[in-house]
Amino acid sequence: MVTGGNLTGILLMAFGAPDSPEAVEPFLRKLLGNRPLPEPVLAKIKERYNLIGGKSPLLEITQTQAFKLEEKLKQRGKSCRVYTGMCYWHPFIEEALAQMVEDGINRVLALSLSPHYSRVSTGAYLRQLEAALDRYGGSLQVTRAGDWYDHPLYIQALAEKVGEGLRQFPEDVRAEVPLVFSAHSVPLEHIEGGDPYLEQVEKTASALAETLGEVQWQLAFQSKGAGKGRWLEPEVEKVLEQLRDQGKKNVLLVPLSFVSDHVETLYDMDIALKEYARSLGLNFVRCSTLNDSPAFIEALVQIIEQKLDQEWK
Ligand SMILES: CC1=C(CCC(=O)O)c2cc3nc(cc4[nH]c(cc5[nH]c(cc1n2)c(C)c5CCC(=O)O)c(CCC(=O)O)c4C)C(CCC(=O)O)=C3C
Ligand SMILES: [Fe+2]
Repeated sequence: MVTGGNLTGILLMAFGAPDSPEAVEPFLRKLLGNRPLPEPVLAKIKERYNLIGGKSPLLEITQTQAFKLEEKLKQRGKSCRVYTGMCYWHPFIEEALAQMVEDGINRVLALSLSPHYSRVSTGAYLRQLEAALDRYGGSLQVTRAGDWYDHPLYIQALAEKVGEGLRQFPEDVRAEVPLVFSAHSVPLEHIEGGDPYLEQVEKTASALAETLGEVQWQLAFQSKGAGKGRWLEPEVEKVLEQLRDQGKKNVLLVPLSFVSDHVETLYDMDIALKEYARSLGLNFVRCSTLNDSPAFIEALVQIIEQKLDQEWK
């Protein structure tokens, strides 16, 4: 957006993921920092990527979101370029920032695509952004878009996906299908250390339930890591067992904390959790992820417009 000689760029920040089989190991090393990566752990993770085609679709999906967002902003008279920067794999946030400087951008609105703040996601993205700004961001004016885990249009976009998911069940059982809202687990020590992650996930869950109206739902956590210590509970597997014990036949899994498909939806949910649910005799359906759903892109447009209007009138 050009106003008074200013050129504004939007920086979409995401987790990052391997975009080829060769990238799996360096991606994991970047994520783990100085901690060791035992060979069996590496082999297990490589196998998951093999099962979903050797790489993650995260970058492509994020770039499609960026493209559609840019188009929609342009239609609204806000012509700003939208850039994509990742935390743990290319294109890194610091690389995106360097590109923005090269393109003559002088005002940056940085938005995390992880809806719920944790030190492993948004916190780490912002740290990478700060470090890059210190190195070569001299003249850049940077604003954070802030949290949007309870934005009505994001909740609306999720509710649409739940509707689509429910329509995959026969009409006469839909009203009784239990919903399991699933968020990525994180170590409890992060929560105890002050991450608002759980609180924000709970707020998204209750806002979604309120929008949906009469539904049975509960919150659970998936994709617990290999590290030691306790992680958020209950795990999705435990909730599936409880549903089986209650005599339920169906379950709809709703990914709450991911806005794109990647290994944790395509493997952890669609392969591992689906197989587990079926072994319990449950009919398992997963809601699709938001990806480039028009309702989600519209949510991003509004979050950005509100911030632009507030900051840079
Ligand atoms: C909160 C959160 C999000 C949500 C962000 C959002 O809301 O968007 C997220 C997203 C993602 N996590 C991803 C991948 C991985 N995360 C791992 C490990 C971990 N994640 C954690 C947390 C999160 N992770 C944590 C606390 C660990 C342990 C780290 C440690 O020990 O310090 C590991 C290591 C193996 C393992 O531990 O399973 C992998 C391979 C991918 C890429 C998928 C792809 O490639 O398609 C994505 C988008
Ligand atoms: Fe993760």
